[in-house]
Amino acid sequence: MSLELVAVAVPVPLYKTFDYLVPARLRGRLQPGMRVKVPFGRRQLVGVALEAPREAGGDLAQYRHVEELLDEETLLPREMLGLARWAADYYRHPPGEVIWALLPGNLRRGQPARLPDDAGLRLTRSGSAALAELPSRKKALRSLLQALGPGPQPRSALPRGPALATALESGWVETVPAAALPFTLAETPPELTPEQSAAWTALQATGGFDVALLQGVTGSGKTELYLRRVAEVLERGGQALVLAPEIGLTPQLVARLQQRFGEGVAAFHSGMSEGERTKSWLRARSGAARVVVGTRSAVFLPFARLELIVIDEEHDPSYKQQEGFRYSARDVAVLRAQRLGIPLILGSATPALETLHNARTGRYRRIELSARVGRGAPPQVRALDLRGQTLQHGLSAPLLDKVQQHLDAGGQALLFINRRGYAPMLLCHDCGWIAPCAHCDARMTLHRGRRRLICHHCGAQQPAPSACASCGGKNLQPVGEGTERIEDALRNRFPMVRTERFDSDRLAKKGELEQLLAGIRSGDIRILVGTQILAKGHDFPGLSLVGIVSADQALYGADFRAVERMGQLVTQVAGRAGRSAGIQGDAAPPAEVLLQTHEPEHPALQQLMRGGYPALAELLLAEREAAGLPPYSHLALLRAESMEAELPLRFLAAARELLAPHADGVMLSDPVPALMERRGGFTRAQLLLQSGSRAALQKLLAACVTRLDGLPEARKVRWSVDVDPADLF
Ligand SMILES: Nc1ncnc2c1ncn2[C@@H]1O[C@H](COP(=O)(O)OP(=O)(O)OP(=O)(O)O)[C@@H](O)[C@H]1O
Ligand SMILES: [Zn+2]
Repeated sequence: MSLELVAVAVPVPLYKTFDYLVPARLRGRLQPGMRVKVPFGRRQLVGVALEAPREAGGDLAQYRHVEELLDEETLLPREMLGLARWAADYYRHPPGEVIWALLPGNLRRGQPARLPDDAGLRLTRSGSAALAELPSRKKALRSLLQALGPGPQPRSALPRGPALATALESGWVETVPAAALPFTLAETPPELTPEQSAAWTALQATGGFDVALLQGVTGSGKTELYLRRVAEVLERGGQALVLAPEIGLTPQLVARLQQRFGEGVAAFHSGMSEGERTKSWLRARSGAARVVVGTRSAVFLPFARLELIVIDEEHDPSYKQQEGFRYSARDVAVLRAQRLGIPLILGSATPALETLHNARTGRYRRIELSARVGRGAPPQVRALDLRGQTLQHGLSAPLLDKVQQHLDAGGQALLFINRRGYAPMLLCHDCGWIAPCAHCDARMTLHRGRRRLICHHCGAQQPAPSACASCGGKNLQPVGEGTERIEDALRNRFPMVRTERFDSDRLAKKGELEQLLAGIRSGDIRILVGTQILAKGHDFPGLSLVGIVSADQALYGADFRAVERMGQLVTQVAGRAGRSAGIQGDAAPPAEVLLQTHEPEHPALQQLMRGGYPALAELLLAEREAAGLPPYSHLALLRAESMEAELPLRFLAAARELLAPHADGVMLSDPVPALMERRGGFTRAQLLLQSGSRAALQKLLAACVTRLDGLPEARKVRWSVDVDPADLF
C-alpha cells in the first residue's frame, strides 16, 4: 500500500506549511480542516490539515507521522481554509499563524470540539402517542408535550425542569437544529420612513455578491435597515454576521437583535471569557447561532451558512489589526462576501475615503440616507474662535456659558477630548524641563487621580514627582488637557450636577460602561466628558450640547489620515446630539455643536462646517489624488525595530537592495527613522512601498518577503510588513 502525505499548518512564524505522513489507522478519516497533533522539532503542536491527504512515493524517510487526529468532523470548512490562504498571501503573514488566529484558545490547545445544534425541540410520533395516555397528575410533562404539539419550538420558549430530561430519554421529544425552527419576529418592526423605504428597495435590488455602502447621517435609521436585511436571511435559514468596531458597542446591537429575533443571537469579542468565545465559535460553526455580533476577529468565524455581512461604522480604524497578523476586517469581509457570493453592507455616516472612492468608481453601490428619523439633519458644527480668549483648563468662557444654558434648559452636555489623563505633559516652570519617557521619544502624561506619570506609548509608569528632576525646583505645572482635567474643571464649575468621565481608564471594569450609559439615559448624569468611546454609535436622547475641546492637533497631525480621522470623529461625536428631536416630543433644547479652535479659517475645518463630512471628504480626496496617496495608490510598510540603534536602518537598506530589482511599478522610499524613533526601548525605522497597482505591489511582496529573514542584517531586528497600513507611524 502506498503512503499518504498531508499538508499541515502549524503555529510557527514561518512562511510555509509542513508535510506529514498519515498513519494507516487514520487513512480515510483525515480530512481538510481537521486538527491534528504533530511532532515539530522536539515539541508537539496542534496543527490543521489544509488539504486532503495525497499519495506519495519515493523516499519518504525525511517525513514524520501525524500523531493524533483531534476532530471527527471538519472543524474549519473549506471556505475558511481558502479564506485563510488568501489572507496569508495578501497580508504576507505565516499561514500557520493565520490559521491559528481563526481558532479560539480552547481549540488551539486541542480540546475537543462539540458542534451542538440542538437549539430547538420537536415532538416525536411516540411523544404524541404518549401525550394521549399520560395521566393528568404528570403536569409538567404534559404541558411540555402540549407546548410542542403545534410544531418545533426553541428550547428557551419551553418550561425548564426534569420533565424535559424524561421526555428526551423516553424518545418523546427530539432536538432540531436552529435552521429548522419556524422564523418569527419577536417584535413588530416600525414602519419605514419614505427615505428608508427607498433605501430598502435599493438594498434589495440585487442578489449574489454585492457591496452596498449605506451612507446615512447619524440617527438616520441605518440599524433598522440592517435588521430587515438580517430578517430576510434568517427566514431562509441562513446566518448573518454583524460587525461593530468596539466591544462597547456590541451589547446594544445584541440587545436590538434579540429584541427583534429572540433566540439565536451570539456575541464574539475579546471582552468575553475564552469559554464563552469558544461557545459562540462552535455555535456559528454548527448553525445554532443565527446571527453573530462581533468585533474585528469575528470576520473569521466559521459559519455554516453565512448569507449576509453587515459592517457598522465601516470607517473605524479598529477594523484594522495593528500587530501580528495585520488584517483589515473590512477588506477581508469584502473578499469573503465575494467568495461566498453574498451581500455585504458597509454602514457609516462618515465612510472611509477608500470606501467613498470605491463607490465613486462603481465598485460599491452607494445608498444614502440624508435625514434623521423624526426630522431634520444632525446639528451643524460651529467654530468657537479661541484666539484672544482666556482659557480655564482648556475651556473658553463662551463654551462654559453654553454648558450652563443647556443645563438650565434641561439638556445634557458632552465635552469631547481625545486624550486620557490629566495633562499630556508636566513642565518645570523654573528650568523648562519636561518629564520624558525613558524608553520613548515622548512625554509622560500626568494622571492625577492615580498620582502617576504614564507613557501612553509604552505603558511605562512612575509616581508623579514633587520636584523637577533637573533643577530640583518645586514649580511643576501640568500643561495641556486630558479628560481628567476637563472633568475636574467641570465638576468645580458645575458642582450641583453629576459629571462623569468616559475613557478607557475609567471604564476598565466590566459592566461599568453599561451602568454609566444607563445613567445618561435616565438623565442622572448631566455632563459627559469623554474620548472617542463616546463618539461612536450610542444613542443619547437627552443630549443637546456637544463641545469639542480641541481638534487643532489633528490639523497638523503627521499622518496622512489625520484630518480624515478628525472629520469622522467630529461628525460622529456631533451626531450624538439632538437625537430625540421629533421623536420624543422635543424634551431637550435644540441641539448645538461647538468646536474650539485656534484655526477657524483652516480649509479643512471650513469645509467640514459648511458642507459636513461629505464636503470634507471631497476636499481630502482631491488632495490624496494630487499627492498620489491612498485610495489613489496602494501602500505597504516595512517596519523594523531593534534594541541596537543602528540595526533597523541597516536592515532596511539591505531589504531595499533585495526588493529593488523586483520593484516593477512600485516606488521604494529610502529607509527612514519612524516618526517616533524610539519606543519602548526600541529604535524604529521604516521603508514605504507605494504603487498605483495593487497587483504590482503584491507581486513584489510575494517575490521578496519570505527572503527577508535570510538577510544577515535580519538578526537582532524585529521586522514586519504591513499591507494597506492604517497609519505610517
Ligand atoms: N422607521 C422608523 N420609525 C421609527 N423610529 C425609527 C425608525 N427607524 C429607526 N428608528 C429609531 O430612530 C433612532 C435612530 O436610528 P438608528 O440608531 O438606527 O440610526 P443610525 O443611522 O444607526 O445612527 P448612528 O449612525 O448614529 O448609529 C433609533 O432610536 C431607532 O429606533
Ligand atoms: Zn514610553
